[in-house]
Amino acid sequence: MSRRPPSQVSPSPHAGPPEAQQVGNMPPGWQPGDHLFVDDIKKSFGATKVLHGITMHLRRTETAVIIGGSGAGKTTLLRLLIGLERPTTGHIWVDGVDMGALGDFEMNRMRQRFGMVFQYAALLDSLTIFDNVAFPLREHRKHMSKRDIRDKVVGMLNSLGLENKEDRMPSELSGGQRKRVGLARALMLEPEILIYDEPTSGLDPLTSRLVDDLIEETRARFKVTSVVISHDMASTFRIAHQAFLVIQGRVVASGTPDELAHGDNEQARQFIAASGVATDEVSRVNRPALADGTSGRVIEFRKAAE
Ligand SMILES: Nc1ncnc2c1ncn2[C@@H]1O[C@H](COP(=O)(O)OP(=O)(O)OP(=O)(O)O)[C@@H](O)[C@H]1O
Repeated sequence: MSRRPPSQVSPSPHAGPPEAQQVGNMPPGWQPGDHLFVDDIKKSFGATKVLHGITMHLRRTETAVIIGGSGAGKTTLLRLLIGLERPTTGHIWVDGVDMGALGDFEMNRMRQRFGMVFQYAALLDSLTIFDNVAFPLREHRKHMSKRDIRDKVVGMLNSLGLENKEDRMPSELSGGQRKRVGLARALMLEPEILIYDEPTSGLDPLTSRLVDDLIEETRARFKVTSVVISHDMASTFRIAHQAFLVIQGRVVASGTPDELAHGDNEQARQFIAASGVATDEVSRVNRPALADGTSGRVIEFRKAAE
């Protein structure tokens, strides 16, 4: 089995420009370390008020997990973050740039700074794995040669433990493998912010843990800022630097998962207790990032997911 060196997958050139951390030209309320600043967002659909003033500081190269019950407004928030919807009032600042002030052209460019990993991977069933992953490059990097596209796609698939899968169809892969294909596709345009929509939903506990590892490894290796929408409390404890509990369109608690579980916010303690997860026994993912494509972890993942 051939394995390509990981150097074929370059970390995002956008990740963490030091000048972006200056507070000088930043909006009021901006905090040093912020990558995204969600600034008092309200969202209504007609007469239905869904978000009632959400403020969040999403820090560069950290993982923020947004938790909350059904109908709390998480998906609406996600759609605002990636620019699919505009807030009714409030702002979303990316490196101090107000997304709401962008015209169509700039918004299109802004969207390329975001990668989206969809629930259930959302692969195109009629395309091979290669064509699924190459899709964003063919759409947005028209100058790239076929050979460069092939190298980049195959390099990424290999580095995620998907060697020799490029000619398969999505239906021929396991759920865990499809997740990794979805991640490979999201990483193609070298985003600086990765958004995951319920990444462990529908997976068994072992595969969920491996997806958590993958999220952490991806964060550390590509220096991305990660935002995860989740119902999975064990996963939240494993991957989150900070968690935001959203109830009925409001952030009612935020902090590290431990702070939420053991702090003085009653709603947070109850929400976590109701999940049934023994939080004291869930340890944070704390492994070094993949240093190279030969790490045993990829093999471990593949074995478990096949
Ligand atoms: N386009 C829309 N028009 C009207 N109401 C909407 C629209 N989109 C969402 N809503 C309403 O906003 C509320 C929040 O929905 P949302 O999908 O954001 O919640 P959620 O937290 O993602 O829920 P779940 O975890 O069940 O997916 C719901 O009451 C929903 O009916």
